[in-house]
Amino acid sequence: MTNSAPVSARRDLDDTPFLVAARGGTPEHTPVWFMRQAGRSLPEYRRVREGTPMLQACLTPELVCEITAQPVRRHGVDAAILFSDIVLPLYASGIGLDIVAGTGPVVAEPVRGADDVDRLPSLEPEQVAPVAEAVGLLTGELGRVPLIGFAGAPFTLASYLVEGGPSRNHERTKALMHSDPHTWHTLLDKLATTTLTFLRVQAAAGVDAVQLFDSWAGALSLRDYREFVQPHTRRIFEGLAETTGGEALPRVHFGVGTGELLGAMSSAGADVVGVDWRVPLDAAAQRLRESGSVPGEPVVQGNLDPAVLFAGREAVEREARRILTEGRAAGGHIFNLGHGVLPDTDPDVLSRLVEFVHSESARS
Ligand SMILES: Cc1c2[nH]c(c1CCC(=O)O)Cc1[nH]c(c(CCC(=O)O)c1C)Cc1[nH]c(c(CCC(=O)O)c1C)Cc1[nH]c(c(C)c1CCC(=O)O)C2
Repeated sequence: MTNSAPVSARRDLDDTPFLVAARGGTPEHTPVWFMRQAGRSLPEYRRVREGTPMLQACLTPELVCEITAQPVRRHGVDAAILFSDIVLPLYASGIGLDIVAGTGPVVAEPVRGADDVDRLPSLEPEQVAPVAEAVGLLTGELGRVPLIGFAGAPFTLASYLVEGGPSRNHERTKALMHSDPHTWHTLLDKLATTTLTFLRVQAAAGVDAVQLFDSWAGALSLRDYREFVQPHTRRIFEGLAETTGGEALPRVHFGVGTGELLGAMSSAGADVVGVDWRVPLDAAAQRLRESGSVPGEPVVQGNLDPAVLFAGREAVEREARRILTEGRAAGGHIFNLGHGVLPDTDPDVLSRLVEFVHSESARS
């Protein structure tokens, strides 16, 4: 497969609620899916994953297909998200890392200086061929449910590589950024190339939309985000638009605690901006309008606090109704959580929430 392989997105899904909303249209109901919907909150996930390490599972097409489809079958969500991980392309390219249960990604030899950056391998499309194969299986398995591909954005990937694992303060990452901007930009340029290669493979294999996770970008000031991160993220979004040509795949951009960065993340090239629970969607839409980053009305995704799912039916429905109301202030709304499903979440609460969002938002 080459980077310029033709895109096989399924055009017959253009009228599905998720794709209509992502393109700024008016869907028959507000579409809903959940970040981390495929994973530990589902007993059927734990059963099929038993005995298979996370990253190995991500490179086993039949397993990826099954795990990706599980939440669609169980909850009736309006989109599937590929079962994978943001560090998968780094692992596939040959970087020594593992995902440790209860901790997250752990890197064997953290990247701390110019020599380490020079040694970083690049990703060849063949190295993630099993992911392309999984996408191919899924386009058959999912029927009329769109498949969202994804990747991690350069800042969040850099944080794992530089810190060596999850970090609260990202101090080594920020130290590199401010003390050695040249090395920093070289690192982010390499990571952007890897991310773009990974997303192009997914696009060519048939995903219907992509989400770029810059989960930890909210740790940055707007000034630092613009200078040290945004140009690299923009290159990914622009590169993807070139690959897919004509009507590009909808591109979603998400981070946690990014209330101050929403306009900048949008103007990096996203069609849909993910919002965590800290900023109401009407305020988020207003910030996006004021930033001048979108030509038309902004489309937002979010933003129920995942912890509210533990608060009982009444609270979940009250909060969901508020979010649907606030979402109407935007040009489009895709219902989601403000971050991923927490592992102890009762799956039945998610299924009921999907039903509730659909019935509350149905247009007659
Ligand atoms: C930061 C980040 C990571 N991975 C991801 C992000 C960005 C999204 C976010 O902000 O949450 C993205 C991701 N990771 C996973 C998905 C699958 C699709 C989905 O359902 O959303 C997605 C979209 C599966 C996974 N990725 C991981 C699991 C759990 C592994 C397991 O089940 O053994 C799953 C289902 C592992 C992982 N991978 C990572 C973490 C922090 C963890 C959790 C570690 C732990 O607490 O055990 C890195």
